[in-house]
Amino acid sequence: MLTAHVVFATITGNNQDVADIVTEGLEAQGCQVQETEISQTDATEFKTADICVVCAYTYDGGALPEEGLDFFEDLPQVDLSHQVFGVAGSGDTFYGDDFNVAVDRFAAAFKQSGARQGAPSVKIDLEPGQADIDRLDAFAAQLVATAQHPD
Ligand SMILES: Cc1cc2nc3c(=O)[nH]c(=O)nc-3n(C[C@H](O)[C@H](O)[C@H](O)COP(=O)(O)O)c2cc1C
Repeated sequence: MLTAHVVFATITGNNQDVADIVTEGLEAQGCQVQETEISQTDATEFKTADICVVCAYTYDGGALPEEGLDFFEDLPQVDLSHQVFGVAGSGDTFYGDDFNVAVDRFAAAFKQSGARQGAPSVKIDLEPGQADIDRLDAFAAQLVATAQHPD
């Protein structure tokens, strides 16, 4: 059975909702999933999962979640060359070019760790609606499909 670890960063709950939807989507695909909050998680914990997911908000002018900075800085140093990764996030299109910048920065950090991208990143505007739930379910399914196939 494939295992997955979904890590989220949230202030007002949208990214926990995103993480919950991804977790349910992965479970529906038969994965055993652990979901944790970023400040309570060490990046090395990803080594024990097959599929690693980050769901994070973006703050002030494209900033990363402050409580996730240690995790973010550690992530590239962890050898995740046997893992598949995916990143999703809720931001706000009001912020224009800074929309969901944290999603791209986490994807870049995962690439430095040697992990294989299992599905394109998903960027959501504020609370996830039904169309977003459908996108996140497809994201979860694609992560599992990638993890089931060798490089
Ligand atoms: C002060 C402030 C700055 C923000 N800056 C950005 C930003 O640069 N880019 C972005 O996409 N969203 C930005 N947002 C929007 C949040 O990322 C968005 O509301 C998100 O859904 C919050 O996620 P959460 O409910 O998980 O905390 C900002 C929100 C606030 C309050």
